[in-house]
Amino acid sequence: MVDEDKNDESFGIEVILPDDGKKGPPCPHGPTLLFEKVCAGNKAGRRFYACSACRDRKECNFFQWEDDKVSEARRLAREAEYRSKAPPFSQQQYRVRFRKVASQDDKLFCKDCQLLLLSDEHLAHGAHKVIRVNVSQLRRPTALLRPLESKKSNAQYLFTDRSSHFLLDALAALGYRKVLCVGTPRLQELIKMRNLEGNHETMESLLLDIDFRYAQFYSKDEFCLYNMFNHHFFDGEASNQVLGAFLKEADGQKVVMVADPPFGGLVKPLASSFTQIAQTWKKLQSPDSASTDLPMIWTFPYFFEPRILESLPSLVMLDYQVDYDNHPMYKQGKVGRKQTPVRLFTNLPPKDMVLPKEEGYRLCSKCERYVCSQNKHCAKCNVCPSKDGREWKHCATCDKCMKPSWKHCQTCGRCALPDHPCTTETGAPAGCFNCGSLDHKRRACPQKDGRRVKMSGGKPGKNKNKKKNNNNKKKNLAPQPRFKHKASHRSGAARRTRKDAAAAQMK
Ligand SMILES: C[S@@+](CC[C@H](N)C(=O)[O-])C[C@H]1O[C@@H](n2cnc3c(N)ncnc32)[C@H](O)[C@@H]1O
Ligand SMILES: [Zn+2]
Ligand SMILES: [Zn+2]
Ligand SMILES: [Zn+2]
Ligand SMILES: [Zn+2]
Ligand SMILES: [Zn+2]
Ligand SMILES: [Zn+2]
Repeated sequence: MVDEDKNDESFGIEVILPDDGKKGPPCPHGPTLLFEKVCAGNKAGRRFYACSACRDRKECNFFQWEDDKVSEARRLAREAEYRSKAPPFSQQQYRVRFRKVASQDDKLFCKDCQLLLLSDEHLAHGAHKVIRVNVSQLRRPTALLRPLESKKSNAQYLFTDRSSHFLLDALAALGYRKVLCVGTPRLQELIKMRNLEGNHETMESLLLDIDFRYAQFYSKDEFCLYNMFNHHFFDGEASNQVLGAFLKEADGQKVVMVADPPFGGLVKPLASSFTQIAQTWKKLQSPDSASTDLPMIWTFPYFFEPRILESLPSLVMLDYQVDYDNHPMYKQGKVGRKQTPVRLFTNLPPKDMVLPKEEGYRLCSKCERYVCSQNKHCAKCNVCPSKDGREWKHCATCDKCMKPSWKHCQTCGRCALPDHPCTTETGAPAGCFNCGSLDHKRRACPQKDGRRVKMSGGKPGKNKNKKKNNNNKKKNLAPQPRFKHKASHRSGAARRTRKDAAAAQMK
């Protein structure tokens, strides 16, 4: 997969989802996606296929130009390679193993292999870290399994109790009794635990996730190995049937989907997969409910709002701040860059999603939705404008509410961060190309040695991505665009790293 946030107005890589639904050649993660390098002036570049799920070549290095002819021998060799990468056991085998382990006195789990062990397998894992587990640990696989934190594929960040209990309470209060958990293993786990406790209304759940380790803990009706970037079920038709049976609302049991994809993921393919799930749901409903859509909640960072709404316009972003146990930054209640940027996007009526009063959320009667404490209604814009949880200010010149850190710039004629590089109407740098000063042009720059100097965030003289790009060229791999933050590109200022750019979005 290719980074979406590397897209740039003048140079970037875009994913193409063919109207006819034509699938790309397979990699170990199912059909690959078609990408296109976009050049200045929207000139189409050469298209290529790459993995839908992994953005790190070390995890999946599939690459094929769209017009490449692949020989039969090469195709067969690829298939053999993929088979060797498949999970070590089938779902059925995992289930049999689980039952055996659960009935053993010594319930063992190999941390190195991330596998529950049968009693006669202990010796074979003698050199590994093997631990004893109890029945309640078997019910909490998200606590037992090591989270796969690779940012470039799994990004397995687990909900805090606060977030998972809030989600489940809110959905139960709205009458949902079946939760389709797409990439939300902790939610599935909580549903099962609550069912056992018996204090809550029983709920059903089905987990769709690419992490095959979960197959050890759940039956085939509770877990399907699934790739949410290409709507691919690794078990094919069998999983399709499981999904169909789950989505059918027998006895009036209402279904809701909750998805928490890896944050680096591409929005368009995700939206396409969720739409396909919604279409399957729709086909299974009675004709009188045919006008409604599958209720869904998609958790994702707030700065993806425009892209998500472009793909799924029926969704609305809620102010609720989703936080994670194992993410150092994404903690609720902090401010600025330390605050969690993850929000809920949903087609449920926002006024029905009651956000916790004790955390400061309140109902804005004008917007008819719950907002966070700092999100004050602006009479001029007639909305509660804040996206990031801070109090935004109305700019009379722009006639719009802006982030508190932004100031109106007379040169640019718009609001921006105070240390932004100014541009003219055409987007060209307004000041010095070298240091960004508005007092002189590059020719007269006092920085005589011609080296660019740091303007905001970027490290002068360093460009890690440029180096990476050269490497790619050398190996004739997929074109990787040099990452340029839009503002720094236009200004010609020192280029920023990806981390700087993400941080800038949150300023
Ligand atoms: C950000 S975590 C969400 C976990 C969730 N917050 C929870 O606590 O249950 C992303 C989840 O999506 C799964 N995942 C990552 N890539 C996936 C893919 N291509 N298809 C399906 N699931 C994927 C990961 O295994 C992980 O469970
Ligand atoms: Zn792949
Ligand atoms: Zn082992
Ligand atoms: Zn309001
Ligand atoms: Zn306003
Ligand atoms: Zn302004
Ligand atoms: Zn300016």
